[in-house]
Amino acid sequence: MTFTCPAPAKLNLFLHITSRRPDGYHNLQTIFQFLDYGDDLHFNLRTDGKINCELANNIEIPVEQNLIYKAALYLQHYTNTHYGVDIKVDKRIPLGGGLGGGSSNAATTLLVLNQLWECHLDATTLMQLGLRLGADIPVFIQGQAAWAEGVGEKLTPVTLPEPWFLVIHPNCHVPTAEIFTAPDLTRNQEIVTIDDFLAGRTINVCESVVIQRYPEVKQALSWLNRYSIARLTGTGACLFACFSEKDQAQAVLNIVPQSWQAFLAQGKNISPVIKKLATLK
Ligand SMILES: C[C@@](CO)(OP(=O)(O)O)[C@H](O)COP(=O)(O)OP(=O)(O)OC[C@H]1O[C@@H](n2ccc(N)nc2=O)[C@H](O)[C@@H]1O
Ligand SMILES: Nc1ncnc2c1ncn2[C@@H]1O[C@H](COP(=O)(O)OP(=O)(O)O)[C@@H](O)[C@H]1O
Repeated sequence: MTFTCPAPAKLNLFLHITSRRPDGYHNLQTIFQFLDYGDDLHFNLRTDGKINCELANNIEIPVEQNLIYKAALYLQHYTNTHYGVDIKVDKRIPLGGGLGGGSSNAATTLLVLNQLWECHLDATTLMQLGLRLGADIPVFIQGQAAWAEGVGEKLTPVTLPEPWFLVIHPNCHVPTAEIFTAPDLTRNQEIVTIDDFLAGRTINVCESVVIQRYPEVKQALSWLNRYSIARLTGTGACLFACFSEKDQAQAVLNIVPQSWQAFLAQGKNISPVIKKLATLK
């Protein structure tokens, strides 16, 4: 029997960097909110221990680099299970877009296999395992919009408005590591509070570095800024603008230049994975 589970995209509603750690990683402050837009993962249990992962839509990621495969293998070794799995993925989230697609895929894989393989690991343990594979994975496992600190693993759930977002993907790929190692990146921002966010005193600190290096992002940002305040998510390349009414967002979507991909999605405080997992119990 096939079990299908979503893997939603996320936005970083702001992103500040407060320091650099000795291991090269950066301490951040950010807010994660999910989108009702994402990938679908189809799971079929195997009893012979094999793990297979197939990405649809002509997307090629070498299997040993695929975060879905890495997450499944990691859980298999951690729990010593004899089970295996076939996973097929309908990919919609653009790769390297700052929408956390790879991290979300890994989180969904850990959550679903924890149940399918009867591992009985609690959420905290899954979040710790996930963090070893990527800084963005814990929030997708927790499944609640969150104020995040540390490298993104110190999470405080928040309840936010759930507006409509127009997301634009300028046709370029921004590697996260490139931006975090950029000499011109500001790494010593003051610590802020949620009041600063609510008062509009927060930014995405990576934005200036990304637009200097990627003219396509700069062009899309200035285009989108004509209609609403536009911002980069994560280290890009995707940009988003917020609208309280779906119709307003749709009107702007209708005129997005054809050279860019774009979609409309609603912000969500609870990941759709939580609801779906409850049906597996
Ligand atoms: C910047 C953020 C914001 O949500 O999102 P994306 O733009 O990737 O979506 C994340 O912190 C990214 O998380 P994730 O994509 O899981 O990062 P990882 O795979 O752990 O790390 C990729 C690379 O980014 C750098 N890195 C990442 C996170 C962090 N707090 N400090 C860093 O310096 C490291 O150089 C690392 O080699
Ligand atoms: N299942 C996966 N889905 C997407 N990207 C993946 C996956 N597994 C590994 N990756 C790698 O992770 C990188 C970052 O992808 P993604 O998480 O979608 O973007 P971002 O970190 O910018 O939000 C991709 O460029 C890709 O090489």
